[in-house]
Amino acid sequence: MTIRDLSLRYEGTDHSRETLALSGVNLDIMEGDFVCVLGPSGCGKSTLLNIMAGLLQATEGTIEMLGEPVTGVDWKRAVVFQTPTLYPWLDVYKNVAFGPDVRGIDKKEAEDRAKTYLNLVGLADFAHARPYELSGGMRQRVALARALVNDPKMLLMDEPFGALDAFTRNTMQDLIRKIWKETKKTVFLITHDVDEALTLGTRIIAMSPRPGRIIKEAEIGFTLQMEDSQEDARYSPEYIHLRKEILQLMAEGQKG
Ligand SMILES: Nc1ncnc2c1ncn2[C@@H]1O[C@H](COP(=O)(O)OP(=O)(O)OP(=O)(O)O)[C@@H](O)[C@H]1O
Repeated sequence: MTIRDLSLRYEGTDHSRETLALSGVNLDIMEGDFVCVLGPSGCGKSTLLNIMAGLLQATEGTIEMLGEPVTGVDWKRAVVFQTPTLYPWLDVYKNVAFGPDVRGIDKKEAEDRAKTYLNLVGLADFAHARPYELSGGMRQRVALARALVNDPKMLLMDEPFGALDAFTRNTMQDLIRKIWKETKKTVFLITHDVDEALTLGTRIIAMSPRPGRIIKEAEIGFTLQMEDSQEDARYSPEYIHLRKEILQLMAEGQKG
């Protein structure tokens, strides 16, 4: 994906002033990248993700994916939000199979795909449960399977683990790392947690306070080095140094 000179201005209404949410954003995302985005609250992270998803149109600038301009939503890009938006009247399996069904994909293939991804997220035994019977983490697993079942090129995730308790969050981080390694999807993930960004991404991006711009980009390899445990990477001097630098940038951003 290639993003050039992107700006977005929210028009004001009778009750609110217009807001310049993003200004002059440039970013190149390669296939297979795992980009983690950090930035102070209100700096435009979700706005950027929504433009990438095709849910919002930029005011200025261009955005292309695989050589084509992004003009609207597309199966090539799947979005996972902080709160999963599942269909409460459908069971887990039908929630996952919904996308391929709507797209008219052959019934057998749709079935196989739904089963594959339910397995991948560890929910094969819950195929016939309803969303209200699941924990928050399990619901987020369904949302992940539902995003992956359409075989998108890019997975856009807006604080996907933000609403989960620390233990579930760790399990979900392990899961997304495994999914990324197995499926080789491009991932763009927004988080407020520096350690989450450093232990998941291949690239970390920090944004300035509004209007959001990219003020720091770093290639990182911690996620590739670790197999089962995040602990070793966290003690490396490179990790400690980068963590400190990003936290300082964030603190300066919060002071405004
Ligand atoms: N629909 C909208 N209309 C007007 N202003 C908006 C709208 N959505 C967001 N904004 C404003 O644009 C700015 C960027 O918002 P955005 O949600 O993209 O930030 P964010 O970095 O994702 O924040 P957070 O980390 O708190 O989720 C904020 O000042 C916000 O108030």
